[in-house]
Amino acid sequence: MALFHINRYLGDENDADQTSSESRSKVLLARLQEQARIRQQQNSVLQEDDRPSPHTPSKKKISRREKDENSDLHETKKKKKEEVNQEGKIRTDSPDTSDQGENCSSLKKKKKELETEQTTSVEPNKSAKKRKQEDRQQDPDPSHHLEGGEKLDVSQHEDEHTEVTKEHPDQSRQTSEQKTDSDFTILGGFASKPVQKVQVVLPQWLAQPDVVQRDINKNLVPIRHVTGICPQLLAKLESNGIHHFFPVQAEVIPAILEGVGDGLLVGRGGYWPRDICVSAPTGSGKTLAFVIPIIQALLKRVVCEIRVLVVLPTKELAQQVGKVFHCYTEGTGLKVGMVTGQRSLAAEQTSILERSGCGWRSLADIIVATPGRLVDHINMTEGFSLQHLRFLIIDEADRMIDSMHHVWLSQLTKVVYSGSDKGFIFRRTEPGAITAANQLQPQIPLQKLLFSATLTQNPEKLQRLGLYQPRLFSSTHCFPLDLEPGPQDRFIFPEGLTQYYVSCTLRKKPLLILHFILRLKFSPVLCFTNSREVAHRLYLLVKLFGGIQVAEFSSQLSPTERKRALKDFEQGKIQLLISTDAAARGIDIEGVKCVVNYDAPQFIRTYIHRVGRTARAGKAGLAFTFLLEIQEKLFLQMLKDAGSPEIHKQIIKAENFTVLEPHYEKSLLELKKITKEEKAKKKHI
Ligand SMILES: Nc1ncnc2c1ncn2[C@@H]1O[C@H](COP(=O)(O)OP(=O)(O)OP(=O)(O)O)[C@@H](O)[C@H]1O
Repeated sequence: MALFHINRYLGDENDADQTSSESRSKVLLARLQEQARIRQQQNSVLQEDDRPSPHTPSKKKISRREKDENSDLHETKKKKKEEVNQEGKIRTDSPDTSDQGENCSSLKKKKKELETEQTTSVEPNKSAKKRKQEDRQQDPDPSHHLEGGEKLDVSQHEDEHTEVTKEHPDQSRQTSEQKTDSDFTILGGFASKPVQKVQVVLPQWLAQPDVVQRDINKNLVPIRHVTGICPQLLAKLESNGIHHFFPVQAEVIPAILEGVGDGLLVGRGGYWPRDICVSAPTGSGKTLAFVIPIIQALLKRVVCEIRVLVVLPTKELAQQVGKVFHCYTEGTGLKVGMVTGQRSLAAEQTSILERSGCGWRSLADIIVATPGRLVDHINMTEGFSLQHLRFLIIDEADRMIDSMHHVWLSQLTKVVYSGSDKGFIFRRTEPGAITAANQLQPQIPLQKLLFSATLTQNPEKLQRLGLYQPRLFSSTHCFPLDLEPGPQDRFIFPEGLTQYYVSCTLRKKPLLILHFILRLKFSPVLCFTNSREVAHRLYLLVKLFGGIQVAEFSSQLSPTERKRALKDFEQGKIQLLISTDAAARGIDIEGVKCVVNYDAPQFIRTYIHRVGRTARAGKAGLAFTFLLEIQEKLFLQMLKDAGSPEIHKQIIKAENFTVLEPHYEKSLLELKKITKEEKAKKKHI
């Protein structure tokens, strides 16, 4: 006996009787037709149930709309007929017979379309929606309905869109966005989106520096309030007329001294000392901010070795800093060596090294150098050892990073960290992660100190210097929050500086400078040009005009000539010093009341350093920039972007020059002669 009764599908009972496939398909068709009829009935019942509501249009309105639709249909039909006739004409006229077959088929197609449209227009009272539903019943593909809708009219098209949106809400949003007021559908969906602003994210040490107050006179600190400076140095400071430290000195001196609190061998707490970066305005006293703590740190040294290296971009700057070191090391037993190329290599070698019984002996504790000559000594001077180097000071650091000279740094680092194992008791390794192994052996750390009035805040650039846990002291961050430095660096200008610009023509520029000195009695004036040629021509012209003590300063002159020019200017023997940017950075000339930018500088950093030759050490100063009309807009924008205080427009009337002009014209003619002679001389050489 069977436990289960299994029902097997044996096919439709009726089908079994029907043997021919033709009769089966007839039955299927009948069923489908029946289903379609039922659906049609259901839809018509639904439509009848629709009551007019305040949101739906009234029957009157609908019928009017239907009328409109019908009239639209007639119009489109007419147009299509015309099109077909025209096309037929064109095609028959066309000489190209290859397309004839295609033409015929397309014509037939269009005629068919017209016929179908005629059948739909036979029932003018049928609503567009109904027709669409019928279409849909015939064709199950919704995309086909959309195409049919497009052929009917725009309102119908809209209905279809709303039906589609019911199924896909996201799609509906997109399509509604793409529609304009005139119901015109824009394909593509390229809606404009607000572009997100790129935020500059600085590392914490750059974003949150130790703030250095910019106003010198309001933030003076008595020198005895800064701890850690020995009485000998304090006495020296006072004898030089320094009773107060400037804000940058009051902040930076203790920070450097902190790193040598436990001697030269280790930093605070036995750790490698942090590197220090200082960004403070021109003339704010950055030189003493490193000279004093460095001398203080070296006072207890026993053996003379090169422990401090100061690198500066130009000879003149190196001489200037060397002078300050000489002044404060006097009577301390510490020795300062100059490696600047001012003298021959051999003369420099004998000044810094001496042969002793067991090799070479250093004659300098502090070396002040220019990068080029430093590399020469690293490569060519026997016994030039930097194994004891404790401080590397980079003044005008942004210039040193930007310039080609930064190859010197890699050479220097190589010398400092290589050769440590050649019988040297303190093995030196580059700073890195603190491990038990590298803490066991004592080693002299190399601490880097960077100084500039326009220190870059670009971490990528600073990274090239291989800084170890750097600490930043900056005046730039005194900006209010809404003026925080952005992608473009912002800088602090000296408090006592007043800036002007003068609109002029190229021809009037020399007359302006003459007017400044002869009529307005500005003296001494430091005047900057953008090239050696312009500096030289202007120098010759002023000299030919007469009545003004003038000198030039550029790389065209020999070092001794440049030195003499600076000395004469400092001593007041010269009223007007015409210079290239060779004197723009760092040069500290007392008593410069006025700086003139004869040529407008191209970069904001150049401008800051040029005008920074006046208004130094908390004093007042004037800066004038001669601008051609086309330069004005860009120049003023550059200053604004850098956070400069207001720059005033100085108007100088043309009648001021009338007295000067006749003599000026004569001088110009003479200048032509002289420059010709000079050119001929050069060719001869
Ligand atoms: N504490 C002080 N008291 C009085 N004068 C000072 C003091 N410190 C520095 N000075 C003087 O201020 C002037 C400017 O100093 P310094 O040359 O060091 O400026 P700086 O910040 O290096 O400028 P720059 O960025 O242009 O190189 C110098 O003449 C210096 O002698």
